[in-house]
Amino acid sequence: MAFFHQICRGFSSSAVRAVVIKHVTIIGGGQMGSGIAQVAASTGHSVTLVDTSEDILKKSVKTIEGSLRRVVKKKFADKPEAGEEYVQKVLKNVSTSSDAGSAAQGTDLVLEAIVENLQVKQDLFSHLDKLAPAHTIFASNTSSLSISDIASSTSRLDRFGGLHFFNPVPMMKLVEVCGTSATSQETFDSLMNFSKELGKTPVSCKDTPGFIVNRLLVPYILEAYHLHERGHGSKEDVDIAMKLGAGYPMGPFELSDYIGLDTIKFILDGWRVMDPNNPSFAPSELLNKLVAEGKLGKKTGEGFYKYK
Ligand SMILES: CCCCCCCCCCCCC[C@H](O)CC(=O)SCCNC(=O)CCNC(=O)[C@H](O)C(C)(C)COP(=O)(O)OP(=O)(O)OC[C@H]1O[C@@H](n2cnc3c(N)ncnc32)[C@H](O)[C@@H]1OP(=O)(O)O
Ligand SMILES: NC(=O)c1ccc[n+]([C@@H]2O[C@H](COP(=O)([O-])OP(=O)(O)OC[C@H]3O[C@@H](n4cnc5c(N)ncnc54)[C@H](O)[C@@H]3O)[C@@H](O)[C@H]2O)c1
Repeated sequence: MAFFHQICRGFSSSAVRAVVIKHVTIIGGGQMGSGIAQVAASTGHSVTLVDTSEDILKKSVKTIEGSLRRVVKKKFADKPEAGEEYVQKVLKNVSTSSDAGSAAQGTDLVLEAIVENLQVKQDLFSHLDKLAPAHTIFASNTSSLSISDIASSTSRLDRFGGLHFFNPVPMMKLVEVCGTSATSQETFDSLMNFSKELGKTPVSCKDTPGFIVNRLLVPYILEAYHLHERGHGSKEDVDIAMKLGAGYPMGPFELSDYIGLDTIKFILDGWRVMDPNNPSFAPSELLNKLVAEGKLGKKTGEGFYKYK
């Protein structure tokens, strides 16, 4: 069922009207999609989570359940029954589908969190643009691609923006909200309000490579790879140094495994196409080797480190 509500802010005829997002369709049930689904469902939104197969979706729901149990362990430490009730209540807000087209038909927001590949994202949005209601806002959780480039595959440029969450979504408080030159004020406000409803702190950013966080984080991670490849520090020592010397919760290699090495490779390869002469974006043999071997980080049990 579609929930299309509008709120008026201010009293003049030019008052900004934002869509109140009640139902969200999240495409991609991987690390990010399942985390966003969990947080949206926990804050009272109806969620449809979409992926390519029922098997993947079963795993996504299991991940959500596991993460919710970590949350209730703290939140309901003295009341395990109330905790269990909470888990079941939140899970009831999540339905799943392997048919993105039908899941887009009755929703206020389509939020995409699939593979970091421009063509694949454009194909998805172009398809959904023909099926979703007119009021539905589209947003991408891309880490590195241009929101305008993704939006160009649709006819709803005014109702398209970036909503960049951070991993692990249940723990990380930030959302980068990105409007393009074509994004309407109403859409931007809706995305800001939605982020706040999820209990996050939104920051506004421009449609520039890496937005704010990754524009700073990518050179840092790149430099760590190059330093290690030059033989100037072991992975372990680099990670310890950045944790104990700079106060980061994870070192760059641990963080890379946590993010996913395939995602990192997609980002690096894409940035190299944009800026081929930048030595920072030179390929990393080590990264390419690990990805070719299917060692994608924590999610596959091995990346720079082993997790089994
Ligand atoms: C040459 C080639 C170069 C190419 C370079 C390209 C680089 C590209 C890089 C960018 C990639 C894109 C990135 C993306 O767009 C943006 C990001 O998301 S960046 C990642 C941001 N995230 C971080 O930086 C995470 C840092 N880590 C932490 O904050 C913490 O380590 C942690 C993950 C919160 C875990 O905390 P720890 O203390 O380490 O471990 P615990 O397991 O004890 O957890 C603490 C606490 O948190 C609870 N918790 C953890 N995870 C979850 C969860 N998923 N769900 C629910 N709860 C969770 C846990 O229960 C603990 O609670 P407590 O018991 O303490 O009450
Ligand atoms: N991993 C991170 O730390 C992180 C942080 C912020 C943003 N992002 C971005 O979020 C997006 C997803 O990243 P992730 O780490 O969750 O990836 P992931 O590999 O964990 O999950 C991606 C999911 O999308 C599914 N998928 C792929 N194509 C699909 C399609 N056409 N339709 C439906 N489902 C499809 C896959 O089956 C998979 O389950 C990427 O754009 C990434 O850049 C990642």
